[in-house]
Amino acid sequence: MAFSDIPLEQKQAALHDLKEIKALFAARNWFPGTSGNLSVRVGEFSPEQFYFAVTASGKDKSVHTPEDYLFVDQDGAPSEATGLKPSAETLIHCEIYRKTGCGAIFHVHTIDNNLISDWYGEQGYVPAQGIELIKAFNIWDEDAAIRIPVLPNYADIPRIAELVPDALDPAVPGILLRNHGIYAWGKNAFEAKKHLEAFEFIFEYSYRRLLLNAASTK
Ligand SMILES: CSCCC(=O)C(=O)COP(=O)(O)O
Ligand SMILES: [Zn+2]
Repeated sequence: MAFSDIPLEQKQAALHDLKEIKALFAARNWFPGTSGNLSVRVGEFSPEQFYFAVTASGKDKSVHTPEDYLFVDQDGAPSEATGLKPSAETLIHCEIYRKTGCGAIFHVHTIDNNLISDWYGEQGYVPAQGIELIKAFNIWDEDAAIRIPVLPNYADIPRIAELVPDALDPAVPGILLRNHGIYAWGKNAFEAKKHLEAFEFIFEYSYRRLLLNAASTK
């Protein structure tokens, strides 16, 4: 399917979702210092060919402008003529789409996801067990345990992107970059938002749990 074959309404719906999510997350201070990026996929998916709308690089994500988003293909190349530059981290989105076929990916930097990804960075995953919000990932086992992958935060994004496919756990719709932030995804924007919120709850819980454990051993 060529990009021009994708119905205009689908493209407009993706941009509408991005605008709403961007405003909501900005209100939570989830885009400090122009950090973070968002994308929503459009059209049919095959691992060889897909398209998505992504935030333009380096923008203040707390304001709306006509130059906030552009469409790119499976390699992160713009699908239409534009002067906008896709997010510097677009290749990570490409790898997550290619591997999962998901419909939306949201990336935010928060204090909690930075601290927790650094604390557990050496072992390569953040453990989480018995936290109710794990059910947001459609994991309903009692006392369920998950591992949220943590990748090194190389300056060279293609070097990170090539690690993504092997790091992903099909049951866990998120991946951390150490001392950087989280990518969370879902079949659509609603689900990606739900997953991101659940991850952030788990990180804040884990951080506070570590503090309580440390306090109790004093
Ligand atoms: C200013 S934070 C460093 C870049 C980053 O990690 C990020 O999420 C934003 O980059 P983008 O190119 O998507 O604006
Ligand atoms: Zn980032």
